[in-house]
Amino acid sequence: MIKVHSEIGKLKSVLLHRPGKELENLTPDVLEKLLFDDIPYLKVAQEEHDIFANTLRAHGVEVLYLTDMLTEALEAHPEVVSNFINAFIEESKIKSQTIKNALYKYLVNLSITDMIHKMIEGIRTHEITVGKHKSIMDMLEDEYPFFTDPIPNILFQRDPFSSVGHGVAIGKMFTHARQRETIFAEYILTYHPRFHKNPPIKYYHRLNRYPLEGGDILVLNKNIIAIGISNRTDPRAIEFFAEQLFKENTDFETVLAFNIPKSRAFMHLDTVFTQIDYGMFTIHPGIENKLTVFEITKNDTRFDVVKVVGSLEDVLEKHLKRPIKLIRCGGKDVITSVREQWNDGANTLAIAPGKVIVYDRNHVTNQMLVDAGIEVLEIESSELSRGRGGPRCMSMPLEREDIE
Ligand SMILES: NC(=O)NCCC[C@H](N)C(=O)O
Repeated sequence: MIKVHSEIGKLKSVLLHRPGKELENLTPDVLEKLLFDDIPYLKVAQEEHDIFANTLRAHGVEVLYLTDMLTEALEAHPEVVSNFINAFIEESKIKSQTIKNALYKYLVNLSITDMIHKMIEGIRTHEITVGKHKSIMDMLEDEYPFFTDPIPNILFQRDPFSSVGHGVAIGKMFTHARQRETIFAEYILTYHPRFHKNPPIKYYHRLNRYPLEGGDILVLNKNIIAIGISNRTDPRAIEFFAEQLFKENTDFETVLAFNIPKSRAFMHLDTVFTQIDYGMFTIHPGIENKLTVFEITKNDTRFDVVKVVGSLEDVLEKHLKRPIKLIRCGGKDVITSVREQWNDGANTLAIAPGKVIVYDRNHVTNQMLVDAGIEVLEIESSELSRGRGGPRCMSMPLEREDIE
């Protein structure tokens, strides 16, 4: 069951991916294409990730791993394995039929768990015997070191799909580098025993036309969703999502589309704006004033849209109907603010109202949170931060307790 009606209700169950050999398949040549800024040291990245998972467990959160969930889903439904492999191969954009056939044969002969890890790690050309080259395409594809690229961003489970109420929005990812992640999400949400009998409503689909990524979606309460019109999420996707959401019989009545700057530093709404307590948020000062917000409200037939230009505080106060406190990432100093936002200082993961997990490196913001009375759980972050995502980006809540 999916149950997420807020950003801050006590976290009961969360989906993570422990980083693996996909990080060791990164090279300087592919960093830009694969959306990483550096090559993390895997051993330390795993240690840091284990600290993250243990911090969650120590606070009563059930930690589920994507690779386990996917293995269990496919083992429960062997009849879909063939389609799953074909979808993966097709979306890895291999043009040569000879190579596609060889890849299929290779993957189908692995155990389900090994197959999933291989898909994530990337498949090098020397790992597979393709047989005699038959076409120019076969020979051309031979020049690149991978038949299928690694999927390092699967570390950021926030993005391929988003839990919204009792449903989900599966992402249409902005870049090809991340689109295969949503195949995994789709199969888990459809075939895992936890979901199969009563699958979550899908408010957005991975093959829809316009991009929408989970990091842009914040469930402010059981009636209101905030979504970033961002580098990664298109306003037409937001309208489609809102329409589907309002069609279902839920309490959601408002979608607030925040027009945020389109840059890598601000790639998703949750890189500049996360909730930490009732009426309390961390923000990057860049979105504080003169923010354009499109208020999308449910009506009898579809929805109305109103454009509002104002301060973030006013917009939130109006909709949440309570006093708002904004904590500015990095405080007043411009350099500190930009540096700590770059290292995900505004990307907090609330595990209960007023209790957040953050990266230890953002010490100025973290002290401000402590001063504001927030319980701050710091995790080590020297390697994890190299992929440009923080504790919220690395986690997808599946269940939270309801809040008043
Ligand atoms: N929600 C997030 O902001 N996720 C971080 C994603 C980082 C990843 N390297 C990306 O560029 O997609």
